[in-house]
Amino acid sequence: MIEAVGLTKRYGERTAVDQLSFTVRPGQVTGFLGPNGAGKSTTMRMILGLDTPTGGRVTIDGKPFRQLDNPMREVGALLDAKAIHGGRSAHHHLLCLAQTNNLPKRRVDEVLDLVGLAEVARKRAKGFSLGMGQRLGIAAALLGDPKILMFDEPVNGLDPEGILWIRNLMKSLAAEGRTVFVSSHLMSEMENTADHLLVIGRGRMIADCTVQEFIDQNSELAVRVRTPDPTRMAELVTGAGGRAVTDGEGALLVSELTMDRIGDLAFDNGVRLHELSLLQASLEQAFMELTRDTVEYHAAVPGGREVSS
Ligand SMILES: Nc1ncnc2c1ncn2[C@@H]1O[C@H](COP(=O)(O)OP(=O)(O)OP(=O)(O)O)[C@@H](O)[C@H]1O
Repeated sequence: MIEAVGLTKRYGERTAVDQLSFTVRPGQVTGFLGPNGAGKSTTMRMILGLDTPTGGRVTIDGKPFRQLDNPMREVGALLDAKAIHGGRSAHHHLLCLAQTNNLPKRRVDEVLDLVGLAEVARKRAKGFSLGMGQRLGIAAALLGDPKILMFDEPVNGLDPEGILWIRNLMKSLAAEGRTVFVSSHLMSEMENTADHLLVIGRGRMIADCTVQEFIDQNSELAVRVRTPDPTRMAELVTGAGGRAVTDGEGALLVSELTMDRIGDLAFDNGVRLHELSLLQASLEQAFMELTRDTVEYHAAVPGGREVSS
């Protein structure tokens, strides 16, 4: 179990992590979500004792990381998959780690098998693809057979097969009763993997809930309306207290009014309708909406334009 209380990190004027309090529990995958620069890596580095908090504390099974007797047997982490000596083979790299951490040599072959690198184990890591490097980083995290595993953006740059493999691995590690904490800036990656979500923005906690609760609370329903007179329809919607945006294909997406109310408005005002259908916003949209005000760098997006009436 990982527990943070009032965890804070400031770099000069900048507060990277702001009073975070949370618990990461065993037996489930906890997704740590936030836009770029939200403070995920900084939080993970503090959990692992690589950065010192400015305020608050974080413990692993009740102890700060630096006080753990056998860190690699208790916590395994993948922070930066490229942090490997390129001249070494995968086998040699893991063997060095095992020897310096007092772990049995047989674990090296076990984890190489587990991550599917047994056949290339004697080749230099320098020639490894991104996916192979990622697998080697995961092998290192698993070497001490730890109860707690942390992965920082583990699927970045991986192909669909690699992504599926990591997803299934995380789920099976959690099913064995381990604590699995994984960061991502994409909701779509967490949607099918995580049981619990911690969502942060600008270093602050925005949501701490199950995936189902997140869906129930944030996936707003919208109604798609196609009409030959979208400007008039948008005026009627706005006048009735609703919100209308165009979807880039000429249709209106209306929120905050029921489908029945929109149909009645059109009928009462003689606006011809070609489509009236209910849409469920995706979880990715809900996440973007929730963190919108905390994103550091915005890019202009075509479409999704607000209709002024
Ligand atoms: N060593 C540092 N010195 C100064 N500022 C830092 C340092 N490390 C991180 N920051 C700042 O702290 C904030 C949080 O960064 P962090 O890397 O933890 O975010 P993140 O959520 O992991 O983002 P990403 O998804 O882009 O990796 C950012 O604004 C970043 O610029």
